[in-house]
Amino acid sequence: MGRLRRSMLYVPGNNPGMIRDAHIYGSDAIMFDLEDSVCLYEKDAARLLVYEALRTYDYGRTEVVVRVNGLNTPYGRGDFEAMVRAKPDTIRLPKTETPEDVVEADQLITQIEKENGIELGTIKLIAAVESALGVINAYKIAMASSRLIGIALGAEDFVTDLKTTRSPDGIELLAARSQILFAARAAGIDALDTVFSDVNDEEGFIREAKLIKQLGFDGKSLINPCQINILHHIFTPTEDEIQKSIRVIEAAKEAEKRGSGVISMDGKMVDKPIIERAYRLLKLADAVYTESVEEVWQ
Ligand SMILES: CC(C)(COP(=O)(O)OP(=O)(O)OC[C@H]1O[C@@H](n2cnc3c(N)ncnc32)[C@H](O)[C@@H]1OP(=O)(O)O)[C@@H](O)C(=O)NCCC(=O)NCCSC(=O)C[C@@](O)(CC(=O)O)C(=O)O
Ligand SMILES: [Mg+2]
Repeated sequence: MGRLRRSMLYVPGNNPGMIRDAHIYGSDAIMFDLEDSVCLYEKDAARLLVYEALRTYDYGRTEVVVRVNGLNTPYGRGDFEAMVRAKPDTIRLPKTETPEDVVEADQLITQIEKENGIELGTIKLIAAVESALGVINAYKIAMASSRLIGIALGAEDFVTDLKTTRSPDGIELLAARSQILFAARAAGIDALDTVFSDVNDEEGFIREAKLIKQLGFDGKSLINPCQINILHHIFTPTEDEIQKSIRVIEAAKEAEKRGSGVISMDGKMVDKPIIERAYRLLKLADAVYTESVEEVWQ
């Protein structure tokens, strides 16, 4: 199983206190932001702060992502020049609308890696889709670079582009979330959901996190540490789910021994996709509990 990306905590790039301790909250990834959480007159300071932080601090197992300004802004190129040299794990490209946006970023990263003796392909990419055009192009975007490890939704910008607002049940996002999921699964990369902006609305956050888990997302961008454990709980397989998956796999192994293609458990037919889901759940549980699930059901 690749990296867990259940939680990706946005950290404003111009806030030294938040930058230093960001990984202690236990999110799977931290995302230093040089874009929309940083005002225009602090863009240079944020770039320098994040550059120095990446070269100073050890963020351990936490994936380090930097959201740069787009290459169509006065800050984009400078962000890439600094951040590729600072070597985060991943760069997040905001407001991606076309596959050409991704190719341009990929080529610039390759050029800077070459100039600095960094192994080609070191820096990975996440493409954030935040407009109608971006959603329409989602699959082409997801396929546009081998550096891509994920495609994400940016709902605040997206609903503005749609001329609507965000609602508690997220009906306005369903088509975009589905498109992004289809693109991610077809391209074999992660599907990452957008932020939930009301830090004090725990119920609303839980509702949205359960919805995106049911849709099939791999994880969600967060804006506050208080959201991390709630999200992890929702994205962690329950004991019942683990035990049921173990029984499915045992039934499959039994049927294989009998040379039978038909597997039944509790009187219900168990077919290939169900077995695949059982293995995937155990791998997720394994990654989360960092125990060897193999020992549990062998
Ligand atoms: C919302 C608030 C101001 C509340 O502050 P408060 O101070 O009231 O929070 P408290 O809970 O009191 O903090 C308790 C302790 O946690 C520390 N702490 C808080 N937040 C922390 C954090 N994020 N990272 C590390 N540490 C943190 C804090 O320093 C304190 O530490 P300490 O003092 O030591 O106890 C704060 O969270 C915050 O700024 N969030 C980030 C907002 C942000 O980045 N927005 C841009 C990205 S979205 C976007 O652009 C839209 C998008 O693009 C998205 C997409 O693409 O998906 C689209 O289009 O949709
Ligand atoms: Mg945005």
